[in-house]
Amino acid sequence: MSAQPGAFDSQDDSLPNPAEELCTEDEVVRLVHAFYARIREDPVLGPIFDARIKDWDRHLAKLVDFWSSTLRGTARYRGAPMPVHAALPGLTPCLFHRWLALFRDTTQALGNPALQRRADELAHRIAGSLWHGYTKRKEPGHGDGREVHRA
Ligand code: HEM
Repeated sequence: MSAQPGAFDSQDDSLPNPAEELCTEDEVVRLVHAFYARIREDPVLGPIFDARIKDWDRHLAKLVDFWSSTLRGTARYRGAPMPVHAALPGLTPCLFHRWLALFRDTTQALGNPALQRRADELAHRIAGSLWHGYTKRKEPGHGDGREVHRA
């Protein structure tokens, strides 16, 4: 992890190596836009996002940078997802599983099996890490951060 606490480092050795040949930038855009279209329609997750995100175009552009960095290694994303998620009230393993299920549905529909595998694995691992950080910040002594991995 990077020196900045809670910062996300897409070159983290524990994550699969990003590769530009894995997918095109256009596929990243399609993934992100299709995923958040599903999120916004979801009766459980949709309201959580709508309560926080005032400018969807900006959010989508940021998430395209995030996934372009993690999947293709473009290093455009410079944010810190950990503190952002730590500030969200009421996150649970159940919500993370719902998020991941929508994500998997989206990657499956893209028709690029290599991209699908890599994106699903990354999402699963980052979700586990976000949940782990969340339990440490919000509820010390409760949860060991592995609930997202176990189910
Ligand atoms: C229960 C699951 C999740 C929920 C409810 C959730 C919700 C949110 C919300 C509401 C924001 C916008 C916060 C704001 O701008 O104030 C956000 C930002 C973000 N989320 Fe999530 N998220 C979840 C899981 C994930 C996962 C698994 C990933 C990555 C694989 C992820 C990646 C990001 C990134 C990169 C941002 C932008 C952070 C920044 O501002 O730089 N999220 N999320």
